[in-house]
Amino acid sequence: MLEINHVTKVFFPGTVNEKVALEDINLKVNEGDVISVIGSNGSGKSTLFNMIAGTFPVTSGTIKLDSKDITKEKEYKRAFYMGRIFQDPTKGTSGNMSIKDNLSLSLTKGMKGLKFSYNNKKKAQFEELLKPIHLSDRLEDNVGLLSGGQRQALTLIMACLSKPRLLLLDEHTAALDPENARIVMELTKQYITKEKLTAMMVTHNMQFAIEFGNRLIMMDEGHIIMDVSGEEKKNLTIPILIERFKSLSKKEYTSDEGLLTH
Ligand SMILES: Nc1ncnc2c1ncn2[C@@H]1O[C@H](COP(=O)(O)OP(=O)(O)OP(=O)(O)O)[C@@H](O)[C@H]1O
Repeated sequence: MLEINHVTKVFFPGTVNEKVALEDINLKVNEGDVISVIGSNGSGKSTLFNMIAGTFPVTSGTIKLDSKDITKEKEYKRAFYMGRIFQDPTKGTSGNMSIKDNLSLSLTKGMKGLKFSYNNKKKAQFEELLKPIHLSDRLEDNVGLLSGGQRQALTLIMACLSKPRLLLLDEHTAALDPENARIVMELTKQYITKEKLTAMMVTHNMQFAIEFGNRLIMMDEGHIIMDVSGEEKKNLTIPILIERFKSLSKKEYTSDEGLLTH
């Protein structure tokens, strides 16, 4: 469904600050793929997401979604059919609006002018959605009152509610304490399965990367150096990942921390 062909991204080309963040990336994401994206700091993970989401233009190469060339399509247009959740829990929701209004907004995403009416049926639907995160009785509360974990869980529900063609999770549990990170991670897996979404998740948490999805890609210095799925993915362990990283990484000296740290 997503095809990335020969994508290169160079920041500040032709200057002393020139930085090749992605070099000739080729990646085919299949319908229903759920992919962990790992790699050391500065390896290009966020830049890859920024290219897919249209945050920055590619330097060269093409990106197609469902066979349509979206390489030059603006970010706000891609946002109608792509969901993205960031590390910062305040980014995906409006803090000065109620939980109810935030949820209503995500339901109308992509409806283009169609009127949304909030009624008892919608209220019951929202309460049901909020049950797993224990917020059913707080529909009228402002989102700004929620904790980081609650807010990120709400962002996740909202992103899944709009049924994106592709969901991009950009270290979405990194700012949470371990317990909330685990809760949000479990919800993420549940919603992706329930809504049959195609998703990619950047993480520095190797355990989450191993447990998440059917496929894992590893990046290093702007390249995809490993792409595993199926049985090979199922059999991954943290020591195997670190060993593969050490043998595949271009860096002369590569420590475990290179892959694991934030
Ligand atoms: N807007 C930008 N302007 C200039 N250079 C950038 C920009 N964004 C990223 N880079 C550079 O591109 C390279 C890749 O960065 P990127 O943020 O994609 O890495 P990452 O794998 O997401 O790292 P991290 O795990 O630390 O978040 C880095 O050298 C970074 O400094």
